Amino acid sequence: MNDVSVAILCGGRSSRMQSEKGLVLYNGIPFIEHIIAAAKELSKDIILITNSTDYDYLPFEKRKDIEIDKGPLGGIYTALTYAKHQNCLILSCDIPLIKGSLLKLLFENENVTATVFKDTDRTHPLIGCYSKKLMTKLKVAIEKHELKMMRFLDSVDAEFITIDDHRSEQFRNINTVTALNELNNK
Ligand SMILES: Nc1nc2c(ncn2[C@@H]2O[C@H](COP(=O)(O)OP(=O)(O)OP(=O)(O)O)[C@@H](O)[C@H]2O)c(=O)[nH]1
Ligand SMILES: [Mg+2]
Repeated sequence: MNDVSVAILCGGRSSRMQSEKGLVLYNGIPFIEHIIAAAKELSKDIILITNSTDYDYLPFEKRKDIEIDKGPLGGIYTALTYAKHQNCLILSCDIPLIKGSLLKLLFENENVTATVFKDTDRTHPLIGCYSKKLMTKLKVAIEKHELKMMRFLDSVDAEFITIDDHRSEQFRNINTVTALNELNNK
């Protein structure tokens, strides 16, 4: 596996959670720290894409969105701009169950421009490896305000890796207080 960067997207509005999503607790530890633990298994180049000072306590590089209010697609553009390596693993900040061992599967085929996970229900564009080769297309999408990730992936030569139901529990995406309570009380 070649060296990769990892960027964790910590922007957006957290309107459904109503508090900074990356900092809510799972097992008493902020989501972001669970995700960093998984990221550390893959890379030393870890960047948080955030417009907030709430993550300042963490000893990792932080970058603000270059194009503001452009959603995750805009966050990926910023991530690829600052990533030290050609390929960058993009992770959302609301997937506290994710593990490094599963993420390594995204890097088995090194020459693709985008590789993202799927499970039997849906695709997970924010758990994927993206190449700097996509920067021009991302910039064009931002300029046209075409911000839907699925549409973007359809327009590039993306590869999809399907994960079985047992392991896809790691993709569990926590957007609301109800989902957070279910996660912590199980
Ligand atoms: N850097 C960056 N990340 C973003 C942006 N919008 C969303 N994200 C991240 O993308 C991931 C998925 O975000 P969503 O759950 O779809 O949206 P959200 O805006 O955080 O939350 P809602 O307001 O509840 O939809 C999370 O990791 C967010 O932090 C953005 O404009 N910039
Ligand atoms: Mg979400």
